[in-house]
Amino acid sequence: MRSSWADSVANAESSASATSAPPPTRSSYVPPHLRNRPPSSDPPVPSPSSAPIAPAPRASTYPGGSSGGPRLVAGGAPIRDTGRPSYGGGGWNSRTGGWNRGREREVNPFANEDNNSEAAFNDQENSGINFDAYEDIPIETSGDNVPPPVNTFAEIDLGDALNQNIRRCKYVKPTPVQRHAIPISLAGRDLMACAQTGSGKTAAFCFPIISGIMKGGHFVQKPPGSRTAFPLALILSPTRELSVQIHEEAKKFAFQTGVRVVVAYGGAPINQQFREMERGVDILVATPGRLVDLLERARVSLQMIRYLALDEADRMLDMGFEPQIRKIVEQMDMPQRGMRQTMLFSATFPKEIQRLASDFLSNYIFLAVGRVGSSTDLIVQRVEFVHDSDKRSHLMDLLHAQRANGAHGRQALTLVFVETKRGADSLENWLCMNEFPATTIHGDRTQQEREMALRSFKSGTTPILVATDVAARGLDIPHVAHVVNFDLPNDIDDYVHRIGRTGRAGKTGLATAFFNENNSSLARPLSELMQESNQEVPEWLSRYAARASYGGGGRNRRSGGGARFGGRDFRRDGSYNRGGGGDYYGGGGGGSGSGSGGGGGYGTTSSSYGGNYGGPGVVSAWD
Ligand SMILES: Nc1ncnc2c1ncn2[C@@H]1O[C@H](COP(=O)(O)OP(=O)(O)OP(=O)(O)O)[C@@H](O)[C@H]1O
Repeated sequence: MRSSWADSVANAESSASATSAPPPTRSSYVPPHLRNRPPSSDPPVPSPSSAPIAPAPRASTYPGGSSGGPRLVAGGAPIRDTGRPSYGGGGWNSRTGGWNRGREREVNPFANEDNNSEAAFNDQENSGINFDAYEDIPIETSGDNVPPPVNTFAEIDLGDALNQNIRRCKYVKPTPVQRHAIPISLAGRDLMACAQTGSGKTAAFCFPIISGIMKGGHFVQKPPGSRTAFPLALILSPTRELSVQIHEEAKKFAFQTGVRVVVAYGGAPINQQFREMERGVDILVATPGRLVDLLERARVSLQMIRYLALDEADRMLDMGFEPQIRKIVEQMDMPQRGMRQTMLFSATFPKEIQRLASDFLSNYIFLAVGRVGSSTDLIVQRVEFVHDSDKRSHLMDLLHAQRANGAHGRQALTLVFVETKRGADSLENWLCMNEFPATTIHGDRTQQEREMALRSFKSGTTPILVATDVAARGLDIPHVAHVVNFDLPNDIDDYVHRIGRTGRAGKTGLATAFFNENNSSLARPLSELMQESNQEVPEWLSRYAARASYGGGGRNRRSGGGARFGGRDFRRDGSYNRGGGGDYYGGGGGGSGSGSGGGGGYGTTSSSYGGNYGGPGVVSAWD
């Protein structure tokens, strides 16, 4: 009998902690700029006067950069030169090395793990763990010279400190997306990666960034008195809560590596974020709106960026965010593509967005774990026909049933998605009045309220969270057992992300959707998605779907032309090589288009994509 990944996590917990080395003490700490160098050959850290603020980034102008010779991956193996400078130098940071060197002590992010709330949930978790489901998942890679995947973390030398943190996180072996994406990124390649919700994409982009910074060479002091931060890596995400979460994860991965991670997002006091950045920042995690603000105030410069990661990349490049992202990536001082390493990750990647994204990438590798936009079959999906007027009582029935089944009277966490902010408030009130403790998260709440709501939900104090799409992407809340689509979204990709808040990291989950005539345009993609993930499709939904096939598709990618198992990497589509004339997004830009045929795409509609999120230039309420 094969044991699942998550089972092995649990089993290995004790052995990992038994075998793990004691945490490095301050006296044994070696900052990144001194690692892997014989002491005698250490170049002196340039003084501020000998290190002018970097001009437009070119290989030769990077401090410590070298343009020749084979580069080394983190493990020390020579890799093919990608044409990107091998920098060697670090950012203009307010320190000369690991950030423990100053007065500040690094807080142990593992010490704060909330054991109490963990214990409170133990009874109901880990039922039906099935991480082996990921083992058989089809994987597609395309692009030139794709580096081979690894099977274990031990095969990649990420560095002792990072390995120690991987053990502390109880990650026993890499997930499929990690197995493929980490070697690709360590080889210095740009990457567009699509993998199912809850499958470990965060670590897949964080590990290579942290490892690369640890081993990348020496840091250069920024000019005295300068208040501008010069991060080496930028991770952008669409929501404040997701940025906070990525920051928390990255801090764990970077603990005692000397790599400092800072977060900046809207709705939180900017002065505090200034202070954090003044202490030094290697990796900046940010929402686009706040980052633009920081750039305009010259508090951040992107001159030294070596790594750019876009989480939820398709969301970041649709029309709500695209102008801001273009501004950040193309119109400020960030090194151009090819001079930085760019990684795009999401569980969904419509072809139109792939095309747009290729503007940011250079000779990239496309990686799809499972079919692009598919949902994990760890999530049991149910669709029920419910008229709008019956939705509340139907929800009440579900919650009563769930309460009856709850372990020791504790209700499993339930996330209820609604369409509008007002609808969220009103449903929350109604639930509370009916003795179902609920809270809500949406764009009209203050950031403090949003964070409180999330904390209260995560801890189980308020086991029902009513949310708009602000909570649809990326949030990793371990004990969400049930996602209810009280109002279905218009777009199937949004549905995929919403239900992906359950059934994460190998655990099973349940997703219930209330469907009625208003959702007819979703019938076909929904029934196809359900079939793909081996779910039972109700007869009535198939009838709706059949009707929709005759009536034209709308924007949903599965509805445009029978492309259920169709194209993945848009470069494999014939249309990619046709020059892109008349393309809504202005033609697919560079990249290494290779191959042709296959495909069958999303039926590129010229006008509809992104319509859900407001017109160009609209600053999303998500940020
Ligand atoms: N190798 C691993 N071993 C065990 N657990 C892991 C591993 N990698 C990630 N995880 C855990 O899996 C969970 C999901 O990871 P993560 O949030 O990165 O998923 P994701 O793919 O980014 O999901 P989404 O598409 O919803 O953003 C997290 O709790 C994370 O700690």
